[in-house]
Amino acid sequence: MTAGVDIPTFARTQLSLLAAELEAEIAESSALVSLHSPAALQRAGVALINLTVASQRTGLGGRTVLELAPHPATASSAGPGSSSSSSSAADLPEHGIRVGDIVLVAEQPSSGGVRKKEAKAASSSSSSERSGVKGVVTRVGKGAVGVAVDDGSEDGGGKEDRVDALAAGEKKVWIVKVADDVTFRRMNSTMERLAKMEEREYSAFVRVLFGLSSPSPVPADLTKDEEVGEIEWIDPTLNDSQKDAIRFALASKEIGLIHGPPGTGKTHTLIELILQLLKRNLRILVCGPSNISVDNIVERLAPHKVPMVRLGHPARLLPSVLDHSLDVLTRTSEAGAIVKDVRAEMDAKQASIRKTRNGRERRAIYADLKELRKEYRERERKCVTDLVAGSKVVLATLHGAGGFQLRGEQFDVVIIDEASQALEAQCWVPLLAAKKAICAGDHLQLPPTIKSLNSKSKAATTTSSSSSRKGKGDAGPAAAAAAAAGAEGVIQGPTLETTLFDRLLKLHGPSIKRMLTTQYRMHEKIMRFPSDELYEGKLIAADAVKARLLKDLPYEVQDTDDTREPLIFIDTQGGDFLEKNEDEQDAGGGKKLTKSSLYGDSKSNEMEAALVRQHVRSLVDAGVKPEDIAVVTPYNAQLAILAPLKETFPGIELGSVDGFQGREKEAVIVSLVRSNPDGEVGFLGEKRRLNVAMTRPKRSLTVIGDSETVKKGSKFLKDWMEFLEENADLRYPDLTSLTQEA
Ligand SMILES: Nc1ncnc2c1ncn2[C@@H]1O[C@H](COP(=O)(O)OP(=O)(O)OP(=O)(O)O)[C@@H](O)[C@H]1O
Repeated sequence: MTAGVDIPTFARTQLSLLAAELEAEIAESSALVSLHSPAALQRAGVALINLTVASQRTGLGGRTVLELAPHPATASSAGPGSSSSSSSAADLPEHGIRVGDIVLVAEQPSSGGVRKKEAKAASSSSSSERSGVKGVVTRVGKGAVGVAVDDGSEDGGGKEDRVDALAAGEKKVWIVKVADDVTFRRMNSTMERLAKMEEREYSAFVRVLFGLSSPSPVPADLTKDEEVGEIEWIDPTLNDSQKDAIRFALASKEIGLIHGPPGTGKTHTLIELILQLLKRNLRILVCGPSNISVDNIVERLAPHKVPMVRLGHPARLLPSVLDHSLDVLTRTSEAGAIVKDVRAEMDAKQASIRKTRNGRERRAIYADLKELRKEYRERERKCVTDLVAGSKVVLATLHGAGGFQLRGEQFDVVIIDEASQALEAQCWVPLLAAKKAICAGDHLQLPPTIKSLNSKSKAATTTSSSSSRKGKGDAGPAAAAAAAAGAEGVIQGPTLETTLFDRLLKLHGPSIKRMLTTQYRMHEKIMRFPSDELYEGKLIAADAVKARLLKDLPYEVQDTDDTREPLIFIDTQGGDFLEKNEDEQDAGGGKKLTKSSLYGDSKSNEMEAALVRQHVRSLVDAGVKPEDIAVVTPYNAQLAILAPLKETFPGIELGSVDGFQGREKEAVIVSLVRSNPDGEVGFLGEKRRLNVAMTRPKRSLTVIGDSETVKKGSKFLKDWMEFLEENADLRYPDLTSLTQEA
């Protein structure tokens, strides 16, 4: 098909795009930190202030864990009752720090605000710019948080001195969330390796992935193929498209894509594929872009008693998969016992530091500790290498595959789940260890978040530098540019938004993919439009789901106009429900710290919000449980207006479209927000975003929007509006009842 790609050029382009991306990320978080006082940052949920290092110990993986508790000087002024009632340590204030967050622990800046330099340091990667230490939050208690300090192997070292400096003399410290730059470092070193590779080093696999050779042909009818034809299925209930995809994945020699539209059982298929590969005695590395995507697979493999190891920081794994984590296996294995002895000795030494005030003695203890840490690391490394070398299935996040644990390891097959949501450079971290790859994903749903833009797409858009997509944020100019760029919303030319999945499809054409076609989520009527418009009309609703309605839920739900209809369109056309531009300035002229202030301007629509409330109430009155209802909208400002719904109906979920990717609910209400005389639709124009929005529900989809405005946005939007007018239960809002609701 398309001509091959020059690998060094590709890698160098990626390196410059990644550098711009990291810069954008750092600029965003340092702007946040420098604009606001530590107290404001705490209120915004990104920092925790007035702490002190209460103790330190050796945690999982030999990492130093700092226990941070309220600083005594501030704890006593927490208010009446809190200090006098008990002699135990004070409670932490309300805060937004969670287990798994990556944070900087540093001396707290003076109250006036964070100086530029400190802001940069807080958000920067390089150790030379930082005074504190970076780590992962391992525990969040009422009166203390635990932070496991990075082992220092990835930054310049000197970490122990910095920890000791923080712990000395009851300093006032704070923790603040920072950008995860490990991912960038791993992507960079991977791209540097690719750039330096000489042509004779290219494996057949690498050649195919860059189009320097064609993929080995796969026989058309694999059911008759000698090698893969006769498969003993471990799960006999797999549907034909799933079986076909697995046969294809087994038969392909270099690369196979499994295209899984919403609800088609992509993970279900990957589990069977992994089991089949194991039967063939192959060694497999399984990766995904997020910890949760990987844990999901570990959880579903576990009942099959698969011998596997999951790499990754234990604080960031689901508790249910910890037994398979490398850290826990290291402790429980035989070799782990010796490691444990050293650890006990380290803890004893650490405790003794606090008891002595004599400088010389303390220095001697530090020296001993240093030696012990070294020994610990050496022993642990050996233990880890043995464990990994002995594992047939290794699982890690994409960037986790770049850790020391996998250095020099080779795998017969690398499987990447959610490949269409990962940056290509990220995929190459595990791919350099592969002979063959199977990637699963759906390039017709949203690609990964990009904060930077290349110059080409910048020209096509506005000046704001908000992120293109971030679960919690609005989609910004990158997505708008992508939408403007046409064909499936992918920007032409080199951009981080072009995923490996997209690029391979374009390079080798549809013969390298198999699509799963039976979906197990949506009512047939909800599925129709996305299937016809995006999936070549090939989706089939499984019998079990195709006619399910809210009134048939397994608990008592009344049969009403709202519960017997799978598809409802509340059309607000007529110009009475105009959108509002969110103004972030507060009365005093200062900048209000709201989430959306981080992500550029946003839109809201009061009257649409009132319609949402009315519809939710009607569903709940009919008996639908709030936890079975979700409201999704592309705009943060709209989410903010809707937030009180959570108090009225605890359990209901409100989310951005982007943040809801991968999720499903019995009933979903989509508020489109845009209503203006000019037909401006912003990033509603991105059909992958609309696809995500309309494919979340199982039994009921209610769309609320102004068809007149929305129709002008794109052909896809026009087709959708017309489809809804013809096929949905079409309603026009009753203004009188609505004004009461509002
Ligand atoms: N062959 C099958 N027979 C019956 N149910 C199935 C089959 N395959 C998948 N499912 C069901 O479909 C649902 C979605 O499957 P799964 O969780 O594997 O998909 P996913 O990869 O997480 O999501 P998606 O398909 O949306 O990407 C699950 O409830 C699963 O049990």
